[in-house]
Amino acid sequence: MTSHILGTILQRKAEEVEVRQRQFSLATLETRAKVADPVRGFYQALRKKIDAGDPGVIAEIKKASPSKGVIRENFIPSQIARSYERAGAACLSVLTDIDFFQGADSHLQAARYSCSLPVIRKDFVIDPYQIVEARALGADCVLLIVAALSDGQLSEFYSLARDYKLDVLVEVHSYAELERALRLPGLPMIGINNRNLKTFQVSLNTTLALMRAVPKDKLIVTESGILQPADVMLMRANGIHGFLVGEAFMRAEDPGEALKALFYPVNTRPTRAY
Ligand SMILES: O=C(O)c1ccccc1NCC(=O)[C@H](O)[C@H](O)COP(=O)(O)O
Repeated sequence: MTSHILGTILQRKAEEVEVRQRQFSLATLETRAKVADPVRGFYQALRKKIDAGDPGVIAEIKKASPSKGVIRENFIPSQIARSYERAGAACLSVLTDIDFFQGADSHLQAARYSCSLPVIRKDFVIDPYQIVEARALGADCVLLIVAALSDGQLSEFYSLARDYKLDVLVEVHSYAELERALRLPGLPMIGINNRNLKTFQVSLNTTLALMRAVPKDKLIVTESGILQPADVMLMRANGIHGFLVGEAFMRAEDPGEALKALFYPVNTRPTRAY
């Protein structure tokens, strides 16, 4: 399945989850999840923006990545979250993976509790434990990466997340993965990641190609490599209004201002179909 960076990440993740399970039992997390803050409605927040004619922006909080190394030195998740909220983001995405993204659970909590936006826990889910953990931490949504999971795991984790009232962003990179994702019952949204995990190359054509095989009732989120207003216009002209953006914001001094500059530049409108 995985002869590239994802394979390395998943191997390490299995070790990490094993250690966590020794520190806090599943029963402890289940108790915490039961008393966690009510979920904020991740999908609904995106839908609302898009139905109002605005882009549905999931603004990412990440310090580093395998492809880019350290992206942001001045990294204060609570400040970044507030800046995104002021700028009109629909939702937040917070990396919690430690070893490859320099993330932390505390980043998610600091971000979520300093604003009113719903938050996706951006991590590599390989065990049901992590879904209960996400809910216990206060996440509103989890990411399921199809390339990381068997069909059985995908279906089991999806329904467990729904049982915990979490929204799920199911992420695909190819037609084969999309086909598998679309077998999930009642799936409302699908993330198409433009980053090739073997080469790290990003191509927006991945979204433009795969979107044609996605039923019209699904909300598509294009992920990775959205860097300039022309990228946003290209997507919107092709009917894609959900965006997950990290690097373009994280490199800016004020991430919220960068969000406004990317999504609301002066005098720009979607112009042509691809
Ligand atoms: O970004 C990476 O290097 C990476 C490597 C392996 C697995 C996932 C990876 N990125 C996670 C993401 O999907 C991005 O953080 C997200 O889509 C935002 O992308 P960008 O706007 O290009 O920062």
